[in-house]
Amino acid sequence: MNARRVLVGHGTENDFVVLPDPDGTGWPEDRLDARVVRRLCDRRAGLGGDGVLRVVRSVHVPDAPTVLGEALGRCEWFMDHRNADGSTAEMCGNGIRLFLHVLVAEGLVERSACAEGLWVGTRGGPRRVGAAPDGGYWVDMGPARPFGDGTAELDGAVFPGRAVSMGNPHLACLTRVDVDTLDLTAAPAVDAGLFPDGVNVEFVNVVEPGRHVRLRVSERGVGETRSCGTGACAAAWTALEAAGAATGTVTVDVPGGRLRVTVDGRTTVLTGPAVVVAAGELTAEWLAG
Ligand SMILES: N[C@@H](CCC[C@H](N)C(=O)O)C(=O)O
Repeated sequence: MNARRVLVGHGTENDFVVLPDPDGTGWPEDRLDARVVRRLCDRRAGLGGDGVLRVVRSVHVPDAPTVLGEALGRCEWFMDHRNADGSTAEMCGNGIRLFLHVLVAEGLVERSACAEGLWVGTRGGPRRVGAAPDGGYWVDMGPARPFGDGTAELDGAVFPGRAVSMGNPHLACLTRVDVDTLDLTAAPAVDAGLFPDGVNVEFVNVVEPGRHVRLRVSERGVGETRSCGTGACAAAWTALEAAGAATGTVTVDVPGGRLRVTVDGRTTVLTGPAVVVAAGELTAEWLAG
């Protein structure tokens, strides 16, 4: 295989290997298999990341018609996301902001054309993502969908939480235990009946009821990460509910920075930064490995 263009970047330090593949010829699905994803995300033998984002036009993604339906026509681009273990996820809130930033940085989309937002296809359906005036990006994530109550067990301690779908599954556990004291080296134990496809677990301290939280997260398919955009949305919704509010804007502090989540009667909007750290080539030598 010839050398291939690659970027690395992050959103609040949730970091990704990004593969520009506009015409779907560089990384067809059979080439970007779970083994290759794991190698790319390996922090010693690869580039390192919490996941991979393939930047591809929707027409080149075999399952895009199924996951996008009638929205296929308005989603020129598709965020083909993989977790570091090679699994796919329906949605990635930090990744989709980085995705748009890469489209702009690679000259595939004009930043000035992004103020109103453009539709991007994901396995969780279409999402509108746009450039914010402060240089960051916003994404309309759709409504939070609660689907029950669960618990996360960590080192013998049980944390009750709310099961919330943001396209992908979350268990948001509000707790008075200082999240900085938790050991998230191993994934928390959860109820497999409630989460048959696994779950991302957020441990959340309320700083100011309904307005400000801080969290740490253990992600499905990755382990502890320094941020999770969908997790921030699930945590914000749960914090608002606990405060007796159905709407509001919540500041969400994560180990890798700060996100803002606005919940209204219709949807959830996530705002935060996206950074391209480096761009270059995967060598033919590494690709042959
Ligand atoms: N870090 C992401 C979520 C990535 C997917 C997640 N690990 C899953 O399997 O659902 C985000 O910023 O939302």
